Amino acid sequence: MADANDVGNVAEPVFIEGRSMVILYGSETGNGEEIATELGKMAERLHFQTVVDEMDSFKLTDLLRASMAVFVTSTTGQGDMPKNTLKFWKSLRRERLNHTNCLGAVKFTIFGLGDSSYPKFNWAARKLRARLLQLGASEAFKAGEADERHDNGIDSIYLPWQQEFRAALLANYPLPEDIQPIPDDVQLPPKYLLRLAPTMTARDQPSNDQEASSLTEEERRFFATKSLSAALTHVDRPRSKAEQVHDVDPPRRKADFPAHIARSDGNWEQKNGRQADLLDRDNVIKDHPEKYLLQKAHHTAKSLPPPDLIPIPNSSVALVIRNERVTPEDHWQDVRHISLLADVRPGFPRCLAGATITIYPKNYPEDVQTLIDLMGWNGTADKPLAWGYASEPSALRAHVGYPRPRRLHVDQDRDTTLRDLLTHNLDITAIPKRNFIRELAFFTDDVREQERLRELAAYGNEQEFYDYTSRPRRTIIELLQDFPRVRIPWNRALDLFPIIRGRLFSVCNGAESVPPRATAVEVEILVALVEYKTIIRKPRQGLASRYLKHLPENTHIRVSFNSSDSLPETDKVTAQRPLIAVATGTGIAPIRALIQDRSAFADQGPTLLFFGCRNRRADFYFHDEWDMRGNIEVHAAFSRDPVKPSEARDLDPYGEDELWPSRQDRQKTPPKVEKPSFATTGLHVYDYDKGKNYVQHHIRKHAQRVGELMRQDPIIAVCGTGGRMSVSVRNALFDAMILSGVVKTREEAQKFLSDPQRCLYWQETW
Ligand SMILES: Cc1cc2nc3c(=O)[nH]c(=O)nc-3n(C[C@H](O)[C@H](O)[C@H](O)COP(=O)(O)O)c2cc1C
Repeated sequence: MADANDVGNVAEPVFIEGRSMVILYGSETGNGEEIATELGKMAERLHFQTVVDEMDSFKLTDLLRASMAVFVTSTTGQGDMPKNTLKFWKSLRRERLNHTNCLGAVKFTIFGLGDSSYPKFNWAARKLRARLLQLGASEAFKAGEADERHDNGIDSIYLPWQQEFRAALLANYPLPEDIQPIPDDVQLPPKYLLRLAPTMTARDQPSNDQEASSLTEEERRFFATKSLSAALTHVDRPRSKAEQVHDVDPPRRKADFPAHIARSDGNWEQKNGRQADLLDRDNVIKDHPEKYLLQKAHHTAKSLPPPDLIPIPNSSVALVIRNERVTPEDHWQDVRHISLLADVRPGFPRCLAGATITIYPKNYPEDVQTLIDLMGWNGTADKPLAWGYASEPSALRAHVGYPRPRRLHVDQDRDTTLRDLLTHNLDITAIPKRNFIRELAFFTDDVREQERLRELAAYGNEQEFYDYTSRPRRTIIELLQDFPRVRIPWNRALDLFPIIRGRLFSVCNGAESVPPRATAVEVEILVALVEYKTIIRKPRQGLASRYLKHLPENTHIRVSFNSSDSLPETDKVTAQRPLIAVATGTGIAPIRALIQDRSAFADQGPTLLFFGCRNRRADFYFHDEWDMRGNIEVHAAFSRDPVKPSEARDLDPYGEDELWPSRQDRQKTPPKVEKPSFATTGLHVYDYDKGKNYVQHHIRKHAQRVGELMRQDPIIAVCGTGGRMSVSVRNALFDAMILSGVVKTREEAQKFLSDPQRCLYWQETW
C-alpha cells in the first residue's frame, strides 16, 4: 500500500536558465482553467519553470520575468472578459501605457474559448490579443479560438492547437542535447500536499508566550499555516505506525463497468450484449420518463449535507423560504421555484434584472463515504489536516507569490478534516476532466487500467473520451468504481480533485418586489434539476441539482450576487423602450425579472414575449402572471402539444404551400428548384425546423409586429438553452426584419442587431 507521504516516482523539470512560462487564465465555469492547467503540465514536461494562475492574481510587470506568456480566456456576458481577469485587464488598458511599447520584451500566445452562437464570438481573447500587440508584445505562436458548438466542443480546436504549440516550443526553445522531455508516463511533482496536522487543534492555540515557546517546530508551522492565507507548510513528518495501521488496504474492488475492456474499436456493445453507458439518443429521458426518472429518495437530517457554512469571500448568508416544484409530478423534469431571503449588503445588485446569484453546493455524506471507502481513507478521514506546497517553488513562483489553491475556502477557526474537504470543497461528483484521468494512471498497479486511462485521455481519442465522460455525465466516483485498482493517496486529494465552483442562477424576480431601503429582500430563482437514470439505469444528478432538490425551507445557505454588466439598469428611460423577449424553458427567469423591473415604472414600453416549452400544462412557467399585465403580448410555442391544423402552415413558413400556392403549380414545378424566390431576398430559408412548433416560427409569423418594435430602439433579450436555439432565433429575427421592411438584406439585419444606436441585444444562454 502506498504511504500517504510518498508522492511516488516523480521527475522534476530541470532548471534551465531563460526557460520559464506563465500561463494566465480567465474562466467563469472552469473550461479555461482546465486548459491552462493542461498547458502548464505540457510546458513542465518540456522543462519550463511554470506558473499557472488566474490573470487577476498577476501583476503586469511580472510578465517580463517569464520567457513566454500564454493567455487562456473564455468570453462571457455579451463579449465580455471573465470576472477573474478584470483587474488585470484594467491595468492593461491604462491610458498612460498607450504608445509606450511597455510589453516590448513579452512573447505571448493566446487561446480563446467561446461559443459561435453568441454574436461576439471569442471577443475577450480578441480584445486581449489586440491590446497586448498594441503595447508591443510579440505573438510567438498563432492564437487559437475554440468554439463550444463544434462536434467535440472545445477539444476540436484546442487539441490540435496544443500539439502544434508544443512542436513550436521545442523548435524555438530547443532542449540541451542531454535533456529529454519528461514522458507522459512519468509523473510530475504534485503542487499541493495534505498532511496530518499536529494533534493540538486550533482551539488549543497557545494563549501566552510560555505555551508558545513549548510548541514543536511542526506545531508552530501548523499554526502559521492556519492564520496566514499564503503560508507554506511542507510534508516532512512521516506518519506514525499508529496512523499507518488505520489505512488498511480495502479489498480489491470489482468494477461496476469494466471500463478497461471498452476499447475504442467500438466492440464493447457486441462483447457485452448490451448498450454501453451512453445517453445516445436525443430526448431519451424526456420521451421515456417512466424508465429514466429517479425514484424518490427519502432523506433524514443525517443523510443530507451538513448545515454548516464555510466562509466564502464577498458572500452572504440567505434563508431558504420556499423550495417548490412547479412542474407536475408526472413531467420528466423537476423544476424548482426557490425563494431566498437575502441580506442587502454592499455589492447587492441595484437592479435584479440580469443579476445572477451564486449558490455553493455541498456533497452528500453518502457520496463522501463511498469515496472514502473506495480509496481506503477511513483511517485519516476525520483527522485534522493542513495543506502545503509539495516542494520548493521555482524562482518564478517564489517571485510572484504563493497563492492558496483557488477557491479553497476553509474555516480557519476550526480543524478541517479530509471529510470536511470532501463535503464542502472537492467536486467528487464532477464529470472527470482529461487531466484527472491522465493522473489516475499513476495510482493504479494494474497495467490494463493504466493503459486504458492513458488511452482515454490520449490525443485523437476525443470522441471516445466524450462518450465515456460528458455524454453519460459519468462522475468521478463512478470513474473510480470502473477502475477498481486505483488508489489515490489521501495526501494528494487537494492536488487532484477539482474544487467545487459556486453555480450561477439567473434571478427571476425584479424590483417590483424589492421595497425601497429594505435590509433584506426576497430573491427568486427557477432551477431545472439535472437528474435521471441512464440507459443502464445509473442515477445521474448534477451536484447543485441534488443539493437544491432536498434543501429544506428555513435552511441558511451561502450565496453571492453579481449584477449584469451588459443589461442596463432599468430606469424611467429604459423602461420606455419596447422589449422583444425570446425565452425557452427556464430562460424565462431573467426575462420575468426584467418585466417586473419595468413594471415598477408607470410609463413602460410594450413587451412582445415569445416563449417556448414542451407542454402548455407542464412547463409554461409564470403563464398566469402575463395575463395580469396590460402591455404584454405573449406568443407561446409548445413543441410537444398537438398542433391545430389551422396553425400547421405557420410552422413551415417556407414549405411548399407557401412557395407554390396551388397544387397545380406544385405538380408543374420540379422539386429541384425549390425555394428560389427566398434565396434572393436574403431570408434564412433553410433554418426552420419543419413541422416543429418552436419560437422561431412564431417570430416569423409575427414579423410585422417584430418590425414595428424594431423601429423603436428596442431591448432584445434571448434567454434559454443555447446553441441551435439562439442561432435559429437570430435568423428568424433577421427574416422578420426583412419581411417587415426594416432592412433589405441579411447583412443589414446583422448590422442592425449589433448597432447599440438602434437596439440593445442581450443574450443569456447556457
Ligand atoms: C452567460 C454566458 C455568456 C457567454 N457569452 C459569450 C460571448 O459573448 N461570446 C462567446 O464567444 N462565448 C460566450 N459564451 C461561451 C463561453 O465562452 C464558453 O462556454 C466557454 O467554454 C466558457 O469557458 P469558461 O468555463 O472558462 O468560462 C458565454 C457563455 C455563458 C454561459
